Amino acid sequence: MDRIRIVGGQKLNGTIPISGAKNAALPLMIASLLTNETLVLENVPRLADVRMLIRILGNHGVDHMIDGKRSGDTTHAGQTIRFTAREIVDTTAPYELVSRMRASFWVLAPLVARMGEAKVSLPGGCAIGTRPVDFLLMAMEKLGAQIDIESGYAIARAPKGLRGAEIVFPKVTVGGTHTALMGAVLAHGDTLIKNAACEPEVADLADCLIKMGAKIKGAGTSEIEISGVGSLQGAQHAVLPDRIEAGTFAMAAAMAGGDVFLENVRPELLQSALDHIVSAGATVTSNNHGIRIQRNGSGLQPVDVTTDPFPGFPTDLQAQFMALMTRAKGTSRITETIFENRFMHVQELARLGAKIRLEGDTAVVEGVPKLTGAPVMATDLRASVSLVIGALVADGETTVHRVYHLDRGFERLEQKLNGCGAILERLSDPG
Ligand SMILES: CC(=O)N[C@H]1[C@@H](OP(=O)(O)OP(=O)(O)OC[C@H]2O[C@@H](n3ccc(=O)[nH]c3=O)[C@H](O)[C@@H]2O)O[C@H](CO)[C@@H](O)[C@@H]1O
Ligand SMILES: C=C(OP(=O)(O)O)C(=O)O
Repeated sequence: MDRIRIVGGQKLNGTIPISGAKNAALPLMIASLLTNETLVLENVPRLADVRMLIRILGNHGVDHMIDGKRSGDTTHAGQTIRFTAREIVDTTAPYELVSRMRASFWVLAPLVARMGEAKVSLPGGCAIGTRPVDFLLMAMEKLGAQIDIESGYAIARAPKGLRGAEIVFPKVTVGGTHTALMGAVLAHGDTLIKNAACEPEVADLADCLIKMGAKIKGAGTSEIEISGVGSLQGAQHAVLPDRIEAGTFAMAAAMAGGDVFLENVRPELLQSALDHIVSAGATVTSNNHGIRIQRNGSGLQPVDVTTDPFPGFPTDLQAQFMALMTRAKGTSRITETIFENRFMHVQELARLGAKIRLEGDTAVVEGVPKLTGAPVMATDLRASVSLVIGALVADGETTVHRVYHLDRGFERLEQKLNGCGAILERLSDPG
């Protein structure tokens, strides 16, 4: 198992290219199940989750071809991958594959929409709460599927096809909205999704589905209208830039100090996070190519934050912002409203000397004048990178263990930070 050794104390100066978004690439790849023609996706990030989903889709019969890939390929640009689901050979998504990744459960909707049946293991993913799938199953039931849960699998059947319906989500759910969209595009008749997730990754999926021939209005708002069509065709689509990766590096730059340009970022996709970074004392400017984060000399100010669905402050940046606040000159309150157990990083940040106490869904962070390097454990994807942010300013050396969590969602993290003057080194544990 790999670990990362980080020597703290270096400022960050340079340019970091932002990759395609994991959370957009995954549903887009799954959308390839909806057509027997080829879906070409550009700017796909090189991540463990992408490789795992390629295996899951392969099991259903989706062929893939990575453009221009040769042995010894060193290009770091996003990959172009062609997915072709000419024939679905298996409608079961087994436990061994699905249990490792949350998004893999979303194959349920396109499989039922196209094949009239699916059997999908209940999902895994980051351990940040109970993460039920009741809203996703409710959406499929509204679209006319019969759902049974047997031996850890959700079994959905709609032998005569799905039919349009009104789906009202009791709580904003990204995965529920992806599921409803992918079911409704091939359903008979019209669907209205109310209280839909407005996340940019939902709008990106809808944009791609529209290129494939789907009829969708309102994606990116809380009401989405879909008119089902008989079939979808192939299309070409570029995955949108990763706003969470961008926000993470922006917080790393604000923490370490220096001057970093984040290339290929759409600032409007992370405005709330950028506003909080500015309140904390960094300067943020943007142009057509990306955003620049600068902090020189001045200390960090404490800033309260509450996570919310888009356009609010994303839960996927909560841990990173907490790391930043550990060095603020004062006390900040960080409230998590999306997941009930997304504070696993608190005890690990404490190993670096952070002072944080939990009061229900709020972490009270008392800024300290210095952090000190220590061995720490990565517990989930974003928690892991919050430890890296802490380590960037900690005195001495920090070793982050279990970095496979990081590899699920951050492409070339060490290289990108080292390119700006940080000192990170990946080490392989023996055995
Ligand atoms: C691969 C991917 O894109 N993952 C993202 C997605 O996760 P994911 O799609 O799993 O998150 P949801 O938006 O569905 O979850 C939001 C909340 O709704 C609850 N819920 C959800 C579904 C359900 O059937 N029942 C239920 O109670 C969840 O437990 C959570 O409390 O959106 C989250 C919220 O922005 C992000 O943190 C994840 O990074
Ligand atoms: C929680 C996340 O991923 P997943 O939903 O795949 O567990 C994340 O991307 O931060």
